[in-house]
Amino acid sequence: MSKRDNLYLVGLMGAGKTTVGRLLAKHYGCTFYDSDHEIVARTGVKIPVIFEIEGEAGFRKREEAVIAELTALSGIVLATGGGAVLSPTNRENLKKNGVVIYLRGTPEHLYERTRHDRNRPLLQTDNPLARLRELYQQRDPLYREVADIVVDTGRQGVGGMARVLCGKVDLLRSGLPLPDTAD
Ligand SMILES: Nc1ncnc2c1ncn2[C@@H]1O[C@H](COP(=O)(O)OP(=O)(O)OP(=O)(O)O)[C@@H](O)[C@H]1O
Ligand SMILES: O=C(O)C1=C[C@@H](O)[C@@H](O)[C@H](O)C1
Ligand SMILES: [Mg+2]
Repeated sequence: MSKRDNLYLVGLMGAGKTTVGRLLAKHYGCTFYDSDHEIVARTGVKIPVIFEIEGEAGFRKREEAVIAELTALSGIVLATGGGAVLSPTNRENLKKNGVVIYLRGTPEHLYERTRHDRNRPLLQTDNPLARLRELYQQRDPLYREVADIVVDTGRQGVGGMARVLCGKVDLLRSGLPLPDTAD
């Protein structure tokens, strides 16, 4: 299996990994996977319930197992959970087995996209924007560490984002250097 056969999306909550990932999979005729959805399908409960019963540590163990399995597949687009890069094992699996795309968003943009959703336990605090700023500080270096492509998601909607990414992926797959990794 070549790294170029798979596309993996990383980034904070609300960056668009799931939404844009589906569009990329459709465009390339690949199977789409989402590590969060896979965990929910296997446990039969929503993510906040897993956090409640097993804590974040329990969720991370499940996430690591699922990502190990999914990164062994070929010809897929994988949207990862926002915290997947916290695990060195996940970072290794992602870097080794696919083209990794970091969808970067500012905490302010991400806050706007996630504020009405109750399905992200880490944002159920009095000040979700402050939490997103903290997570951004911690994780931005980790997303960059694994990424082959970095794009800013603020300027365009999901369709435009997918089109920009297809252009970059095609260049990378053709062996040409990317003119600019932070769009
Ligand atoms: N580039 C974008 N422009 C405008 N809205 C966007 C963009 N990307 C995503 N959104 C919207 O933001 C919301 C969150 O997107 P999505 O669920 O795809 O994020 P995610 O990265 O998968 O988050 P999580 O890590 O929590 O799974 C959705 O309503 C989606 O339509
Ligand atoms: O950023 C995170 O740590 C998370 C993001 C979501 O995708 C889920 O994986 C879960 O809510 C944790
Ligand atoms: Mg998602």
